[in-house]
Amino acid sequence: MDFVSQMKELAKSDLKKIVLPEGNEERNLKAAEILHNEKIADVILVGSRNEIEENAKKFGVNIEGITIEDPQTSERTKAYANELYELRKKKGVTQTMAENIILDPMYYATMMVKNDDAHGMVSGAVHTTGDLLRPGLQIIKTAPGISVVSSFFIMILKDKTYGENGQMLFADCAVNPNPNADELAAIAIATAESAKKLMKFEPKVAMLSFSSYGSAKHELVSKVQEATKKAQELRPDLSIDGELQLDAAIVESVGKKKAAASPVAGKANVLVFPDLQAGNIGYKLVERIAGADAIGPICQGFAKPINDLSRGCSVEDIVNVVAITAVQAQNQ
Ligand SMILES: CC(C)(COP(=O)(O)OP(=O)(O)OC[C@H]1O[C@@H](n2cnc3c(N)ncnc32)[C@H](O)[C@@H]1OP(=O)(O)O)[C@@H](O)C(=O)NCCC(=O)NCCS
Ligand SMILES: CC(=O)OP(=O)(O)O
Repeated sequence: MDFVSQMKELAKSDLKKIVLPEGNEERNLKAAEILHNEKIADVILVGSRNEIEENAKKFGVNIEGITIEDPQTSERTKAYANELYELRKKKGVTQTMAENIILDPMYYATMMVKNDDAHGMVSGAVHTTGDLLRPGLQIIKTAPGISVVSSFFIMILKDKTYGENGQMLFADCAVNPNPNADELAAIAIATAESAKKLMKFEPKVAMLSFSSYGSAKHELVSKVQEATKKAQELRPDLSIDGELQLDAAIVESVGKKKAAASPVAGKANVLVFPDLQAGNIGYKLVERIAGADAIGPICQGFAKPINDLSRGCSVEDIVNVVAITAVQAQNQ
């Protein structure tokens, strides 16, 4: 069974409530119908009830049996606003501001997850990644012991000789614009853990650069070398190595030439990019030109599962990310 089918089957085995704050949008409505019919998740659509019902009709979607939460009329809105005010008053948010902010479906849905009124949230077909991350960082916050929230894409490649039978994790492609060495080390460790927990494979993590084992000298290379050293010191039990160029990381013959002593070179199944420019461009290149499926961005480091999508996503992408979010909620 392929990875996505496994996630769907797992999700079905213990149904979780997943909230979609872009509930009035066509792809979200179509995904909600599939998720409900196939019993992958107990979906909650957040938004104006009128708009959701009108759009469901317009797009020929049957939303019978699917819960709608309208922040304008919900009984929970007042309590959520009070809670938001308490959480953010130190940052200058007033009671009146909190009462307005909570009407935004992104904030309302995040508050549902915070209060266990939903087990997880997925958005990003309409909103930018920053629009998801800000309420997440402000309300859900990081899991105990975690300082950096980051993300990874599950890349399902056409060529099964790469990575773990064609599966790879790419990080961070969505959250941290310019991580320092400590943050990059944290991203590498978090992604290795995600590979074990979600993907069930033993991670071989390549810290990517334009240099392999000191072949180039530049401050950008030094950052990756420092991050590699820190990650190795913090987690000697994990297979993390660098700095490596992409070809040295994933092509065995090139890895042998450029970094013969590396336990990861030529065999990497987790790629850690040096910054967000490289990571975001990198995953879209592999998705669009190499025809890989790119599932995510899946967030890691939040106290509860909230995940993103690309605005270019399909209905199927939403279904897949909801299934993964439900599985993350089961593992909480
Ligand atoms: C993630 C992002 C939204 C955070 O922006 P920001 O301006 O720091 O946001 P805020 O100031 O509201 O941060 C909220 C809180 O989270 C903290 N925070 C920010 N980034 C964090 C991270 N990666 N991990 C943990 N905490 C973080 C902030 O320190 C702040 O804490 P505080 O409220 O206790 O002071 C920003 O880094 C961003 O836009 N990233 C790029 C997203 C993107 O465009 N991706 C490309 C397309 S996928
Ligand atoms: C992950 C990502 O790049 O999202 P978007 O395409 O919406 O900017």
